[in-house]
Amino acid sequence: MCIIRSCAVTTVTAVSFIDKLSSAWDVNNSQLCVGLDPDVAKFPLHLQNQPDAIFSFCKAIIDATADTACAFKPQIAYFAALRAEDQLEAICAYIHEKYPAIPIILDAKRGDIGATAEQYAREAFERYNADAVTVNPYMGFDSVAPYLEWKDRGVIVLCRTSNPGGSDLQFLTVDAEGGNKPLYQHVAKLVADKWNTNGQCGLVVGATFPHELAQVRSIIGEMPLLIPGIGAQGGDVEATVHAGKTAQGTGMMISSSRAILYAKVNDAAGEDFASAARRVALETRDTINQFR
Ligand SMILES: O=c1ccn([C@@H]2O[C@H](COP(=O)(O)O)[C@@H](O)[C@H]2O)c(=O)[nH]1
Repeated sequence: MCIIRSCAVTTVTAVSFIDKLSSAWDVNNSQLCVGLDPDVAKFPLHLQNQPDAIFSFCKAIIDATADTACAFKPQIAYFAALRAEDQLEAICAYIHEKYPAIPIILDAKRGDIGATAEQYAREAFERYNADAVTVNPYMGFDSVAPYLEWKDRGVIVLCRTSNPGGSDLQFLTVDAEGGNKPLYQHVAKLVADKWNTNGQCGLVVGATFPHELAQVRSIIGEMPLLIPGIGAQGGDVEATVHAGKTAQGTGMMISSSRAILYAKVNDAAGEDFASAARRVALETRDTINQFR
């Protein structure tokens, strides 16, 4: 399969994020998103002192799990904190070259005024050539609009996050059109009804809140959901799938990072870290599929 990319300055035919994701759902029979959160302290000792340790670790994980996943989700903080953005660029290029059918979701949770957001969008979509990026809706439509200009790319908006503190704001009742509702439901409706004019949006909803996940699914129809919170955060896979799936049993990118990346640490069996990651990724994909 040949994916031809485009950017804002060139006009080349491109496969959209949504088309690429739909294809990956089918080809790999997977609703699992493999998160790339490389923590050098948790790497095998033989990798830790290498200058390109992050790239080598992620490459091994990618090679071991590419046929189990519908997406890869690098978390930019793990790269930026170590001045390893060059290795993130190399990883994104590697995925595009070796596994062009698997979309890359850059987890950056950006949110800023329009002029700055334009630069963040270039960072995500030009520098890293991500297929999609996560964004924070707190600053409103003009802060998200620059990402939406990249019509072949996905824009995945935080809605009901997986962390307990997400309730501090996202559960507050707001008096919005159609009556009182929690803020996260207002975000879901706003994105589905008004921001998603080009069909490129998704939402982040945590697996740790299955009731809210079901509420969001009922509001948004078929829009894809990025669902972190299984694995290390303890979200229940069965409840997540029942709440998050579409009528066709799809529509999800159920994300797991640490439970896959560091499966070797959690399991003393005599396998290498990439084989352990593959084993857990396969188990997770199959468990998800059991409940679709
Ligand atoms: O609500 C959210 C949004 C994003 N995340 C990110 O997902 C992964 C989760 O990692 P695990 O190791 O599977 O817990 C991480 O990159 C978070 O920044 C989230 O957890 N919740």
